[in-house]
Amino acid sequence: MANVKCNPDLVRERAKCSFDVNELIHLIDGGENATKEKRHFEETIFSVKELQDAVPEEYLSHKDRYENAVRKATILRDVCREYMKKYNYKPNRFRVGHGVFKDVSPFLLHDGMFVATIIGQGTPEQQAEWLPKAENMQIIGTYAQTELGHGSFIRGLETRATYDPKTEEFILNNATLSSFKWWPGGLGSTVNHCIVVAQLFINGKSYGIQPFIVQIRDLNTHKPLPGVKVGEIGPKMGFQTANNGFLGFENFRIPRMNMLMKNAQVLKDGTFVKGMNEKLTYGTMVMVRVGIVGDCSLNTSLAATIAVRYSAVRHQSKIKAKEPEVQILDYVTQQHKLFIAIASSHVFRNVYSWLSKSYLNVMKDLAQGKQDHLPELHATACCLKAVCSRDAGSVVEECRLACGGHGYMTSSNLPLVYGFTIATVTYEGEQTVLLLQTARYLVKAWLAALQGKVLAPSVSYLSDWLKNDNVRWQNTPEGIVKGFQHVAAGKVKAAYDTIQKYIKLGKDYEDAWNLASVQLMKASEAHSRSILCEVSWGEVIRTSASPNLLQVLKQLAQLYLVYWTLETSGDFLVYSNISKDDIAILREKYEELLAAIRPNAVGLVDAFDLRDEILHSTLGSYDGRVYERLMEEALKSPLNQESVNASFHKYLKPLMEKAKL
Ligand SMILES: CCCCCCCCCC/C=C\CCC/C=C/C(=O)SCCNC(=O)CCNC(=O)[C@H](O)C(C)(C)COP(=O)(O)OP(=O)(O)OC[C@H]1O[C@@H](n2cnc3c(N)ncnc32)[C@H](O)[C@@H]1OP(=O)(O)O
Ligand SMILES: Cc1cc2nc3c(=O)[nH]c(=O)nc-3n(C[C@H](O)[C@H](O)[C@H](O)COP(=O)(O)OP(=O)(O)OC[C@H]3O[C@@H](n4cnc5c(N)ncnc54)[C@H](O)[C@@H]3O)c2cc1C
Repeated sequence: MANVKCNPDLVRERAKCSFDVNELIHLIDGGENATKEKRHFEETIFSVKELQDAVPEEYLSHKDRYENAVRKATILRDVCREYMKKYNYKPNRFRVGHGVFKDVSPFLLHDGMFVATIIGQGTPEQQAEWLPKAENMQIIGTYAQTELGHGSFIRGLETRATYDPKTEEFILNNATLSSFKWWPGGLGSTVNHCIVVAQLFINGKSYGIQPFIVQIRDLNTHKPLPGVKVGEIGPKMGFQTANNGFLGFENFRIPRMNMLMKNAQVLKDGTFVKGMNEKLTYGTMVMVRVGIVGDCSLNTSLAATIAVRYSAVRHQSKIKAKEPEVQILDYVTQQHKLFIAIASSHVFRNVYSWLSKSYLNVMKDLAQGKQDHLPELHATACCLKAVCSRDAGSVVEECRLACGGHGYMTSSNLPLVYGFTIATVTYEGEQTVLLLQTARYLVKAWLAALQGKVLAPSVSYLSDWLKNDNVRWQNTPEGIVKGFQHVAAGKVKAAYDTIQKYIKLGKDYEDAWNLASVQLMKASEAHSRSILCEVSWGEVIRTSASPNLLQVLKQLAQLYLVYWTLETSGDFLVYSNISKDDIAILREKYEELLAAIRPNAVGLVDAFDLRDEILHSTLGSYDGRVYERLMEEALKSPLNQESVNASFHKYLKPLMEKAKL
C-alpha cells in the first residue's frame, strides 16, 4: 500500500503519526506472523478475478444479486479450501466476506450456525455422520428457529415434532401460519438442510424445544421435498444477499436419529431422557452472541476507517477567517464523533477476546459435567451482545452522518455497513429481551449479596458496594471504572427496590417485574458498561507494547471511559460520589484526549489494516482519491451509459408537448 500515490493530506497525516502502525497491526492480529498470514490470504482472495464485480451490485436486480452472491460464495469456498489445504491456515472468513459480498454471504448461516449446532448439539455419532458432509459442502444448511409468530420467546415456538414409535420417526408439522419458520439465512433458495428447532411431542406430551436436522430439498434437483413449503422472505433493510427464507412442513417424516441428542434423547420406544440442563439446547445462540461482540469490533473499524480518512481529505469551512478551509477532521466536534468509533472498536475487540476465553472455559467445564459458570456466561454474553451491537450501530451511523452528503451515497459503503451492523441489535436475541435476561441474573446476585453470599467475579462489585457505597470519587481510569460499578450497583438496587415496592402494593412478582422493567433494562446496560470499561482498561494496562504505542492505546481506552462517564453523567451524579467539579475536570480531560489522538487518527485507522477491497468505499480508500472515486463510481450508473434515456421519448416529451396545447 505504501507505494500508492496518495492524497497529500493523507501523506501528511501518516507522517505525523507518533507510533509504529505496523506494531499496532501485529498487536491486533496477534503477532507479526499472523499479519503476514492474514495479508497473504487476503492477497490470494482479492486477486481472484471472478470474485470481483464488474458492475456494482446495487445495480443488479434482487434475483441477479442473489445469484451473483451464490456464484461468489462457491468460488470463495473453493479458493479457501485449496488455500487451507496448501497452507494449513484457518482464515477469518468474516473479514474477506465483507470484501467479496459487500453485504452478507448466502452461506453465513451454514458456517455461523448450522455447522456449529451439529458440533454443539450432536452426539459423537451424529457429528461423525453430518459434520464431514457439512464441512465439505456436500450438504448446505441453516439454523431455522424463529417463526412468523415467535422469535424472542422460543418456548412459544409452534413447529411440532411428534414422535411415532412405530416407525421410529418424528413427524414435523406447521399447522398454523404463525408457526412458519421466518428469517433463517440461506433458507430462501440456497440450503438443502436445516437445523429445525421444534416442540417435541411424545404420546401427546410436550417435552420442550429440541433441535432436529432436516433435509428439505432434493440434493440433485434442489426441489423442495414433498411436505416442505419453502421460499424467500423478500427485500429487507440490509442483508439483501443473505437469502433469508420461510419454511413449513406438512406431515414430514424424519428418522429418530435426526434429533440432535447430545443434551436430551428420545429412545426408540419413545422414552424421553432429560439432559443435564435444558438450556444447553440454546448453546449455539450463546456462542454466536459472543462472536457478535467481535463482529461489532470489525463493523466499527470499517466505519471508522472510512469516516476518518474522508475527514482528513475533506476540506470545508474555516476555523479562522483569514486562513484556508480546514480538514474537517480539525473540527473538535468531528473528532468527538469519530474518535469514539476508533476507541469502541478496540474496546469491543478486547472484550471479545476476554468473553471468548470465558466461553471456552465454560465449554470445558460443561464437557466435564460442571455447569456452575453457565448462568454467569449467559448473563454476560446477553448484555454485552445487546450493548455492543447497539453501540456499534450508533457509531456506524454517526460515522455516516459525519461524512455529510457523501455518507449517504451507497458508494461510500456506509449505508450497507449500517444495514448489516444494525441487524445485530435484533438477531440472535433482541436487545431489550437480552438485557432483561441479564437483569434476572443481577437481581439474583443482588439478593445473594444482601444475604452475604460470595458472588461470581462479574458481579462481585455488588457486594463491595453494599459494604461501602460511600467511596470517594477519583478522577483516574481506575476511579472511573469503580464509578461505573457504583452506577450499576445503584441501578440494580433501585430496580430491585422497585420490584419490592410493587409487591408490597399487592402486585405479583411477574407484574412487579414488568412494572420495573425499564429500570431493570437500564441496570443491565450499566452492568454491561461497567464490564466494558473494567475489562478493556485492564487489557490495555496489561498490553506489552512500545512506550509510544502504549501511550496511544491508553489514550483511546481513557477516551472511552471519559466519553461514557460524560454521556451518563446524570447517572454518575445520582449513584456515585462524583461532583460537578469532577465532571468539569473530565470535560477538560476529554478535550485533551481528543487533541492527543488527533495527530494519530489516520495512523490508528490504517492499523485496522482493512484493504480497499474490504472497505468498498469511495470515501475511505487508502489513497484518499475521494472525489475521483465518487465520479468514477457515478459514471458506472446504467443511466450514464446512454446520453438520452428512453423515458424522455415515452413520458417527458409527451408531457412537455401536452403542456404546449
Ligand atoms: C473477530 C470477529 C469474529 C466474528 C464473529 C462473527 C460472528 C457473527 C456470526 C454470525 C453468524 C450467524 C448470523 C446470525 C443470524 C441470525 C440468527 C438468529 O437470529 S437465530 C435465532 C436467535 N434467537 C434468539 O436469540 C432468541 C432469543 N430468545 C432466547 O434466547 C430465549 O427465549 C430467552 C433467553 C430470551 C428466554 O428463554 P426462556 O423463556 O426459555 O427462558 P426464561 O426467560 O424462562 O429463563 C429460564 C432460565 O434459563 C436461563 N437461560 C436462558 N437462556 C439461557 C442460555 N442460553 N444459557 C443458559 N441459561 C439460559 C435464564 O437465565 C433463566 O435462568 P433463571 O435462573 O431461571 O433466571
Ligand atoms: C437480519 C436478520 C437475520 C436473522 N436470521 C435468523 C436466522 O438465521 N435464523 C433464525 O432462526 N432467526 C433469524 N432471525 C430472527 C431473529 O433472531 C429474531 O428476529 C430476533 O430474535 C427477535 O425476535 P422477534 O423478531 O420475535 O422480536 P420480538 O420479540 O417480536 O420483538 C418486538 C418487540 O417486543 C419486545 N419484547 C419481546 N419480548 C419481550 C419481553 N419478554 N420483554 C420485553 N420486551 C419484549 C422487544 O424488546 C421488541 O421491542 C434474523 C433476524 C434478522 C433481523
